[in-house]
Amino acid sequence: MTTETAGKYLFPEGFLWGAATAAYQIEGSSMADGAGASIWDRFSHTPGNMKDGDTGDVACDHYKRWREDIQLMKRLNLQAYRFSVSWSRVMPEGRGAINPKGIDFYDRLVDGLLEQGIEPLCTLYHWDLPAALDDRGGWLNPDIADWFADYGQVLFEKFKGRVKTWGTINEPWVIVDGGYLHGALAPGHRSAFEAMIAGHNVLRAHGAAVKRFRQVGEGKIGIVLNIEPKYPASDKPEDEAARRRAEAQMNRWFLDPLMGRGYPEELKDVYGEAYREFPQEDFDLIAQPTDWMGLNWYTRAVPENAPDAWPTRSRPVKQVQHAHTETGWEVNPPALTDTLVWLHEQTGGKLPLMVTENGSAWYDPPHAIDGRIHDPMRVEYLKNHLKALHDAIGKGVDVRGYMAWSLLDNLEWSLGYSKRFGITHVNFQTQERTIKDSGLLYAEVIKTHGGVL
Ligand SMILES: OC[C@H]1NNC[C@@H](O)[C@@H]1O
Repeated sequence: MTTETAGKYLFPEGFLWGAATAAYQIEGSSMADGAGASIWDRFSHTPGNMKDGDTGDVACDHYKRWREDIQLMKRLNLQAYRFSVSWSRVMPEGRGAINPKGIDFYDRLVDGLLEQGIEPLCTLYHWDLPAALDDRGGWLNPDIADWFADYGQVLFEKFKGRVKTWGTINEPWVIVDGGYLHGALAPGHRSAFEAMIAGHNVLRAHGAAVKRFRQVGEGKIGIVLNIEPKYPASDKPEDEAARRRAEAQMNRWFLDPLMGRGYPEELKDVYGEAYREFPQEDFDLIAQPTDWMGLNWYTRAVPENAPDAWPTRSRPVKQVQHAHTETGWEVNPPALTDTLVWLHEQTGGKLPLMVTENGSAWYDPPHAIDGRIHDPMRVEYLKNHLKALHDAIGKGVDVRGYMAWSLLDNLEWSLGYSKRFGITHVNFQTQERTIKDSGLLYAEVIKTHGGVL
């Protein structure tokens, strides 16, 4: 904070401050106590898929250290904690039998959070599909909508009155683009034909879970989308056309059907013969009204026309004038403001939003030095993106909260443990946690409602 900005970035009363994680990225013990395998157990144990051969077998050992991690959340002044449930820990086959020790883990976690005055925000699905369901076609099998709603019902009933804010699915685009189009993520398929089908079933499953929640649940339910705003590389018509294709394939593929608009026109151009039409009843199910929408936001892209680039025929142009994180993402806080204003407009200005993930990967040492982890780049990223978020609120966007990605350094999927997003450092040799300077700042931001910015 500088004197001229003192108090300029105060956030609205009731704004919810938290941090986010996901089951497979932090829990470890993924097959313990009767849990079933997920597609990430299979994918991470398949040679060649994971950087350095890393797996989620241990991760941050959160399955055993969850009490210690709740104490960590208290030290960070967190008001909320966004976590995901491992479907196959709760239902080893994905359908039918419930694993009592699996659901007990989440029961204890939720009660532990509530005892500490930390609000649990629960994501039903953050990419770790039960392997047994993948054997039945997984997201390619239309039956998955009912399997997912049945799974959701188990949790809605178990945590009724304790979990009040639910997310159905984390980042449909990454599930499909990574898992079915490019094959970089589990289950590692590469087919535009499959991508269209899987994407549609992910949306149908979301709708089925919302419908089931209205029957048996209590609280608020929504979906979590990753949106990466696209800015044309030039004012040439072919670059604007490329921008529109990239925006349709990433940002509108799932948003438009959720808003009752069906798939964006450009998707036919992007997927060609792989594009599919689907019955109206599916779109009615998908566009079930929800109570809130999560935005996961990291960066923007500046696409140019690229006829050889599959499938959008667009390629991002590196913006060398700006800093880039360890994942190669441009740092551009004003683009977060733009995205929130855009999303507010795209959702008709009636749907409360929450930034459910925002953060940055930078090099951190493998262990603390003098008990500290100095991470000035992450401190700057956090400060400037919270200011950008505040600017969006000032423009009338209804944003109810911010969940820092991530509470802990964790398994960054096929990049393994090489990319550290945590506001808390994890020494993966000893499992020692050390709050980084960015975490210390965040604790102050929460304590002062942004006044320290
Ligand atoms: O890449 C950083 C994060 N992005 N959203 C989904 C999370 O699981 C990732 O770790």
